[in-house]
Amino acid sequence: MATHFSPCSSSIKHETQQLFSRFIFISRKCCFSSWVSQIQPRTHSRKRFQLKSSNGYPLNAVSLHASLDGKPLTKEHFGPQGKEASIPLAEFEKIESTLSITVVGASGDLAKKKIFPALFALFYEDCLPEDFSVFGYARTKLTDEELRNMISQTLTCRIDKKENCEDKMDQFLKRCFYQSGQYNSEEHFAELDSKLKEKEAGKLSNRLFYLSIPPNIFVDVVRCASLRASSANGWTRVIVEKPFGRDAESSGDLTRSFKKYLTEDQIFRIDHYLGKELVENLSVLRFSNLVFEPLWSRNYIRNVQFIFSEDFGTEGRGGYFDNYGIIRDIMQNHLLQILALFAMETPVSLDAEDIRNEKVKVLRSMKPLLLEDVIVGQYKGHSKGGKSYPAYTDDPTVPKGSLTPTFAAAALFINNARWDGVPFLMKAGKALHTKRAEIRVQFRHVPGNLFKRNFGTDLDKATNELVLRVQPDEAIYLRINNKVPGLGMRLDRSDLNLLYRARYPREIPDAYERLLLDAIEGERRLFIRSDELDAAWALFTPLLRDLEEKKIVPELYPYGSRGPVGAHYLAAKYNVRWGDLSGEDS
Ligand SMILES: NC(=O)C1=CN([C@@H]2O[C@H](COP(=O)(O)OP(=O)(O)OC[C@H]3O[C@@H](n4cnc5c(N)ncnc54)[C@H](OP(=O)(O)O)[C@@H]3O)[C@@H](O)[C@H]2O)C=CC1
Ligand SMILES: O=C1O[C@H](COP(=O)(O)O)[C@@H](O)[C@H](O)[C@H]1O
Repeated sequence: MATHFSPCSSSIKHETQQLFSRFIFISRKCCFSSWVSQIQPRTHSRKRFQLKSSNGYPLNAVSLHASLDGKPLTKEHFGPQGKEASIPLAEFEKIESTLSITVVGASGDLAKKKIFPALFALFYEDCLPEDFSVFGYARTKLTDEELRNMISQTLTCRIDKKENCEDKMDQFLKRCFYQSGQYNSEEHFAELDSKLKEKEAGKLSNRLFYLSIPPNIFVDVVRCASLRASSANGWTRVIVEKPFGRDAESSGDLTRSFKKYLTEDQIFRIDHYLGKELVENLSVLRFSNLVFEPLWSRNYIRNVQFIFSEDFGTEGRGGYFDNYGIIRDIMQNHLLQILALFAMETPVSLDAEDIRNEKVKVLRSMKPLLLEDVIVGQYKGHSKGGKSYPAYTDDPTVPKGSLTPTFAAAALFINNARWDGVPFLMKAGKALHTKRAEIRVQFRHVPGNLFKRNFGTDLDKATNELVLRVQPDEAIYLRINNKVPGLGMRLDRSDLNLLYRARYPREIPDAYERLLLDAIEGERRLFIRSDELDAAWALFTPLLRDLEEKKIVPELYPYGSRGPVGAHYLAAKYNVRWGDLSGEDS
């Protein structure tokens, strides 16, 4: 059967046709199974392909049966390093397959805000297999039509600018179905199963379940849905939302319960910050630029800051939030994951296991987190410009007198040769003056700086800073010192600025798009492995226990402010100033 490539994006067509006109590469994880669930033209490339037979019939990557002479692929088919195989395209035979994606908790906030729009975006970009269906599952009683209306409302506000959108949306909605049911009812999940089977019509069927529900019902769902057995021939994978547990013990319990019903390779623990464009770029920036990698250590870096702030409170999510607080909501997962990526040693390769091995090493090298290196805060009501903003405890779902922190700052240290003594500061807060997430790297002073006197008494003003602005308005900029043009010798601080909207004036995919696609393709690099999770909880659990047992009272800060002043004292203890050292945008 003659075959040719048709990449998802036409802009890469020529390049890819040249590169891959004869072979496709298959990642190692596929080689011991007869079903190839993932075909990557190049490891970790964002380029995706559809294969077409000579009569133009599309073969989706997820629907190919790889065999040589009818036998499954084995180690021998893989290259000298056992990592990649080059298989002549002619060896692939087409089989028909389906993909179903079930969003459990389909009536919820995350499903509406992120998951359905991300699925639509993938469909719009032709990144989903030819034959797919989307199922919503929740207790709320809805018809298929009502689910479609709900989804279309969330989509219309995002897609006005796209071509053929209405058309694509109609096509997408026709593939969306709903099943209502309890989360602990085997019978209701059996009804869902029958609907899935009806759509699968006996083809090779791959199933993805997204648990977009509160964590206390995760186990019920994996038990009742019999996920291990739910797809006879294809794969079944489960994306699990955070928080995965409340502490080391509950997370361990959850992991053990999951293992009764799922194998580790079925579980995709999501941390959507790992799917953000700038976070993906962190490793590229560091490992593919000679100007950065040599500087990436205690020798040149004074401190690193991971900052998350939101300009809205927990309104509407108080019930969930009060049980978790900002440390479990943001620090233990999003910020810690970024820190691990930032600080890890060079991985052996870009394979998921190699990267995650290095991240775990960082997490396990961290100094225990002490109460004295943490400050917590909670927002209080505030009036500004005739408008009044509520206190955290004004939310009727939050118990009066709650001590749950809505803000926290912490100083962390990594006990290894590269980072010994370097403060890694984290700051996360709700109801602050701005919405922003960024990584800031402050470098050491230039020894014997010839221009010292031009900076006055404050040498910090001469510090180079590298900033990765994760959101909003993605950017990477390096603050340098330069001479102001003219006859005198006046110095200035300027930014070498890679502003994404200027350099890449196209839409940046949402993190959930990237992660959903990765889960469909079986790419695990951006998902959390169970030992990573254990190490993250081991770091934060003693601190969380201390805060709760000692009933530490959070410092109050006004809604819309810059947060508690205690955060500045904490930073000052390690000779650090938050944010921009010139004070322009801290
Ligand atoms: N919302 C967000 O921005 C983010 C959420 N997450 C995580 O994603 C998951 C889903 O979040 P979100 O959509 O906000 O959650 P919701 O509170 O909106 O819950 C999702 C659905 O679960 C069902 N549900 C809610 N509470 C219960 C309960 N106590 N018992 C049984 N069913 C319940 C409801 O559906 P029904 O009543 O119809 O059954 C609800 O529509 C959570 O684990 C959350 O931590 C992670 C990152 C961001
Ligand atoms: O996981 C969470 O993240 C959101 C912030 O996500 P973002 O992509 O909008 O930055 C946060 O609001 C929520 O509390 C938390 O659970």
